[in-house]
Amino acid sequence: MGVLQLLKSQFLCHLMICYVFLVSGLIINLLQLCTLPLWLVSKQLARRINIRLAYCVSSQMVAALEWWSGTECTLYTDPKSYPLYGKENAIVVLNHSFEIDFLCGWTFCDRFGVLGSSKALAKKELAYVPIIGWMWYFLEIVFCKRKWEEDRRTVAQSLQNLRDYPENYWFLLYCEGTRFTPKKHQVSMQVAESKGLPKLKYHLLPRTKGFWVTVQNLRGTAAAVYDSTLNFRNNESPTLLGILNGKKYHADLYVRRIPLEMIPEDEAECAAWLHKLYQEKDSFQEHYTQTGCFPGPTVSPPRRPWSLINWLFWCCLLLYPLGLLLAQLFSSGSMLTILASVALCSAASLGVRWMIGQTEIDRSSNYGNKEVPLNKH
Ligand SMILES: CC/C=C\C/C=C\C/C=C\C/C=C\C/C=C\C/C=C\CCC(=O)SCCNC(=O)CCNC(=O)[C@H](O)C(C)(C)COP(=O)(O)OP(=O)(O)OC[C@H]1O[C@@H](n2cnc3c(N)ncnc32)[C@H](O)[C@@H]1OP(=O)(O)O
Ligand SMILES: CCCCCCCCCCCCCCCCCC(=O)OC[C@@H](O)COP(=O)(O)O
Repeated sequence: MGVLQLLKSQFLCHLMICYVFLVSGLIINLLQLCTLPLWLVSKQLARRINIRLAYCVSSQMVAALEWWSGTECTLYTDPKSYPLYGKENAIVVLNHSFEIDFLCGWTFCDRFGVLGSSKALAKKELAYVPIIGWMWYFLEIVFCKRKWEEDRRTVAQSLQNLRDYPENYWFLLYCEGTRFTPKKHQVSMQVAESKGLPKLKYHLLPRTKGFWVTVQNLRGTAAAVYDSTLNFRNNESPTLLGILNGKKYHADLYVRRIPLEMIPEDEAECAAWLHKLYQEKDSFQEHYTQTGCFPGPTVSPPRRPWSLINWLFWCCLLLYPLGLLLAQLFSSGSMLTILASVALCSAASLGVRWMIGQTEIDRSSNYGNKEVPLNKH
């Protein structure tokens, strides 16, 4: 193990990274709060400011992936579609099987210049995660309770609000609705069987209502659906803790651009279209398992320096005063102050550990775990 790699695995380094993320994130949340009165005067200006503020937070995680861990990302896509990426609004359909799939998504967003503005249909629980969840509120991320009766109206309304968004965005949909586990796969394949649908080997059965409502409400605003299938080389299952430890992964993303006009308007036809799409995605994953790559030409869109520059800026701004504070603390010799500071640091690192826990599949929700009575279908 080289010196740099040894350094990256040190707990002290992780503490400093988390400290910078936590303090800068809370400062950004506070600044976002200050933009509230501006919404009343100029909604579009408030949105543009929030896009840039959000970039300061999410790009830190992108920098950790790209520059700290050195993870590489290869894009498999049609060269004719490539120039359009980042130049139009799009709905992204991505498989939900990895703990850092959202982060790989963010990396591609950054490389095509839409990181600050990008959105998702996210479960409501994520809105309460400090920093990221609070930041999403100002970005107009669409939250759902995963209870269709309650979601149908609120989700449609939130999507309508995005129709006059001032900058290009990608709207991410994990149609499976939850992360892949063997148990959830088994349950969802029972549902597939009861609906007479072919079984999927690598995906859970997609939930179709969120996709339909998104396509319908963004018609005329989004130009295309980007069907995206992600996998990692060497059968790896990357984690956020792995990234913090500086572990390098290699992500492969296969993207097909499908013009929105090609998607049926009728709900049942749209659902059938999505099921067919997932059958195709399953065959791409099978191809990847057999050959170690996706079909078609590849390109590696270069990482941009902005995420690193932003990260270094926050490190300089926040680590210097921390150093001064620590020096003062120890020179004061007050045991009580030292103990209080240690307690505060421990609480903060537990908080960050809890946030990282939100990404861990072992702590995944029970959604999609329950056996569905077969006669329901
Ligand atoms: C060039 C580069 C291109 C791309 C780069 C890639 C990516 C970058 C893009 C953007 C990045 C931007 C941001 C990313 C950042 C962060 C993202 C982070 C978080 C988001 C993650 C989440 O929170 S995922 C969870 C929330 N989202 C969803 O759930 C979406 C999918 N769900 C739906 O659409 C649902 O329909 C619903 C949520 C709208 C409603 O849920 P409900 O449970 O009420 O669903 P349904 O009505 O659908 O359920 C009943 C129907 O489902 C059938 N059923 C029952 N059991 C199952 C089962 N186990 N599996 C499947 N289906 C089941 C049941 O039979 C009913 O069927 P019907 O026929 O009656 O519909
Ligand atoms: C600079 C680097 C700093 C790193 C340290 C700080 C880490 C803070 C991490 C906060 C991450 C919180 C955002 C998580 C987004 C996770 C998206 C996701 O994968 O959600 C799961 C849902 O889709 C489905 O949930 P389940 O039903 O599977 O349950």
